Amino acid sequence: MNPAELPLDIQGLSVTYGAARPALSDVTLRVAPGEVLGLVGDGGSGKSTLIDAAVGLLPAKAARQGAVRIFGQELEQLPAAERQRLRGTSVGTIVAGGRARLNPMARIGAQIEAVLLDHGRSRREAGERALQLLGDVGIPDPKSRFHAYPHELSGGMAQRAVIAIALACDPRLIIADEPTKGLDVTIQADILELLGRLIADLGATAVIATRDLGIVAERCSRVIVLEAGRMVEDQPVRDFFRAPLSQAGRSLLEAEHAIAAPQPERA
Ligand SMILES: Nc1ncnc2c1ncn2[C@@H]1O[C@H](COP(=O)(O)OP(=O)(O)OP(=O)(O)O)[C@@H](O)[C@H]1O
Repeated sequence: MNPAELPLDIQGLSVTYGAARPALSDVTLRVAPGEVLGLVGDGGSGKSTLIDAAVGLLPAKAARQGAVRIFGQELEQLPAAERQRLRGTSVGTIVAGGRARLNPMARIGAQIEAVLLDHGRSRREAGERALQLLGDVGIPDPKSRFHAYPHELSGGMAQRAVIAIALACDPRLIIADEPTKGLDVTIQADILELLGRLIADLGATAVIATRDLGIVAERCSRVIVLEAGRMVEDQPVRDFFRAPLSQAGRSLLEAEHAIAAPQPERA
């Protein structure tokens, strides 16, 4: 495949933050167009490090080896302006945190407009598209919410606004790091439903890092398991749920079943 058509291509990626144990060790993985990849693993297994490396957002103290290309380009090696352009159009990143990720001093509509203006839309186009996006991500009464500040939105609504910002320029690759972490359980399901629908509508490729196997079962076509910075499993999602190949994969599934299983009644 032409490298420019490959959404994500990671070759021999290792990352250390200075500690003895690397946060990621020699990870190689390719994500093909249209795949929705679930990236799972315990806390500290390296999911966020892999995502930060993919989008060129590792902290300065991180030492990195290997290559990471998004549609054939290594974001870290690009001039800042070009990297910023690709971050909206080629790749959209959704992180946890809702309100904390928004600028508390700016109205929601203006924050979405700003991304669109940065990517060359006229003021009028940006305004119209921002309003449409608020509706697309399920924010009720978008015309009045356009003028709201983040503190005037609920946690779930703020996370919808974060998604609107990430998807404003129709990215071909969507990377989400724990997109529902910290939200109320009932709202989590709504946000996942929304994300799944938007990925399908855009026909985008996606990478979703999560500890929630429910997301993986419902939304992903392929799953990768990380354990202590190593990739220990790479399977189509159906095979993973039928027969995980790694001990880490089995433990994640067992933990999920333990939560889902009914508790025995006390005598
Ligand atoms: N900025 C940082 N500075 C130092 N060490 C870090 C930093 N970020 C992550 N690490 C370390 O790198 C390793 C991988 O962490 P990472 O956050 O990538 O895992 P994760 O799977 O995303 O975990 P979680 O599910 O808890 O977010 C861990 O040992 C972590 O302590």
